[in-house]
Amino acid sequence: MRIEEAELADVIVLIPQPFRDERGLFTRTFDAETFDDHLGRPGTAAAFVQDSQSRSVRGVVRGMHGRSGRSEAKLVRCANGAVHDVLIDIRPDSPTFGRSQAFRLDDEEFRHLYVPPGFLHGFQALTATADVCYRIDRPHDPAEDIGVAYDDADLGIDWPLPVTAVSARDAKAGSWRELLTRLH
Ligand SMILES: Cc1cn([C@H]2C[C@H](O)[C@@H](COP(=O)(O)OP(=O)(O)O[C@H]3O[C@@H](C)C(=O)[C@@H](O)[C@H]3O)O2)c(=O)[nH]c1=O
Repeated sequence: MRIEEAELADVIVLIPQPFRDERGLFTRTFDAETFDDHLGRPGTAAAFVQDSQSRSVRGVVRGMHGRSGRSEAKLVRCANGAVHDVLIDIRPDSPTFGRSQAFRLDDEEFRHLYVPPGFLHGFQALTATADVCYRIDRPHDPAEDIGVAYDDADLGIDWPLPVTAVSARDAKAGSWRELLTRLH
């Protein structure tokens, strides 16, 4: 498993090496020792306490979601299909504050993102169905959900496909400007 630094500070991309043969493939999707060694923080991998999976149909957008308080660290990968995944750094002290970066996550390369606390995250499903798997380092608490509209004009996220569906929560999410007033 290789590890690359993303453009956004502290985000890393874990890149596995799938083994393919006539049966299909085998891939390690995560290696705690490699991950902890890269971060230089033993025990970080062991902190992931909840694993979740969502399935989305083509064109669906989920996002942009974050978490208030201590926020949460997240590992994100696409186990089936492909998604256009977007991160926004909302840490006021970060050198990449306010910047976004997009990644293709799919079931060919199995790129796996490590997203530290303090980011907004969202994605669009690019295939008939796309399964996204998450691991988070704190139990989910809906009271700490924060969000920004996926189509916020100031963010200007370039979703590759027409948006076919979003959740009721995402449809009424606030603006990036509104969130900025709460971050400073
Ligand atoms: C996110 C989450 C939701 N749920 C529940 C709440 C709700 O009843 C149902 C569906 O939740 P949502 O509509 O919020 O799911 P969704 O819109 O897919 O939310 C996810 O979006 C992506 C972009 C992320 O980054 C994730 O962290 C998460 O916020 O699942 C959990 O039990 N645990 C969780 O960790």
